Amino acid sequence: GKIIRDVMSRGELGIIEKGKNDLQTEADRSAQRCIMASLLNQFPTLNIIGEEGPPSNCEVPSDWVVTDADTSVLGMECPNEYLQVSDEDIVVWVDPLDGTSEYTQGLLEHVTVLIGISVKGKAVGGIIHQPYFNYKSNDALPGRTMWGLVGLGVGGFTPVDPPKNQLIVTTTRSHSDGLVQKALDALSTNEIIKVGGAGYKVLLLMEGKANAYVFASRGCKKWDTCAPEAILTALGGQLTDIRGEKYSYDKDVTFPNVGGVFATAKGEDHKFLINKIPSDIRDVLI
Ligand SMILES: Nc1ncnc2c1ncn2[C@@H]1O[C@H](COP(=O)(O)O)[C@@H](O)[C@H]1OP(=O)(O)O
Ligand SMILES: [Mg+2]
Ligand SMILES: [Mg+2]
Ligand SMILES: [Mg+2]
Repeated sequence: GKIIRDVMSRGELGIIEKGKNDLQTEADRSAQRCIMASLLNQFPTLNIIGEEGPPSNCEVPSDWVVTDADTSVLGMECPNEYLQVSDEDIVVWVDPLDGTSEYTQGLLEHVTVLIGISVKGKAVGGIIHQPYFNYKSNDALPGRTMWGLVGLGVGGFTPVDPPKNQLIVTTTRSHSDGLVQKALDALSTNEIIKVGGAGYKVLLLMEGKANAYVFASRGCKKWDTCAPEAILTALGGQLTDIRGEKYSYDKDVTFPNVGGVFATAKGEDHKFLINKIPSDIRDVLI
């Protein structure tokens, strides 16, 4: 988070266009190197897949290598289902900066860092760091880190139930198209909140701001959804494609989430909401 804030305050973003409507900045590159180097330093054989490519250059300044740990989390009891997990079963999905488009436009609250952990293809552990949380207030340090482990729970924030008796949907603000809009129209929403980043939208679901996150597009990749899915699931919500099928996060999957994203907050009827999307929309995203 500090690396991301430092790149922004130096003002030289070093923007590279990876593809259509798809940017990478020095903050994306540096944050990924920091995370990769720190994880590989402690777990040299770990399977890690990062948005900005394989860990070819892990030469980083020594103060970038994180070696400390959150002792309050480590002090918790590991759920039984993870006691026998072997290294080969684990894949870590890293999105060093989610919401790059918003970062370059100064919508800094939308930016998150996502580290997702899958075990045997299932998204079970997730960390969402929000580097600019509270950055406008003078009396607090900016940034917060939230985590979730399916079977254990969540931490780093106070969950709030979603709004009752209305349908507030959050969706993309920078990657919309006709199909994305058609899916939203089919839901007859009370309100649509357009914000950047998969991480930030799932935070809206967990902090009581929205009931569902709907994105009928192929644009999100496994590193966008692994960490958010895990935290949301640990809290009792769900994240699937727009047909309700779960994604696999094992190391051989293809990166794009070709079936779109459909996530619902705790207590929502996921299947009921998905069934409102007409089959001609669902059939495009296969
Ligand atoms: N068409 C796309 N091309 C590249 N990345 C995309 C695309 N659509 C979505 N994403 C990724 O998914 C995130 C959530 O999408 P959106 O903000 O549009 O709702 C984006 O911040 C971006 O992640 P990233 O910023 O890490 O590249
Ligand atoms: Mg990107
Ligand atoms: Mg992303
Ligand atoms: Mg990213």
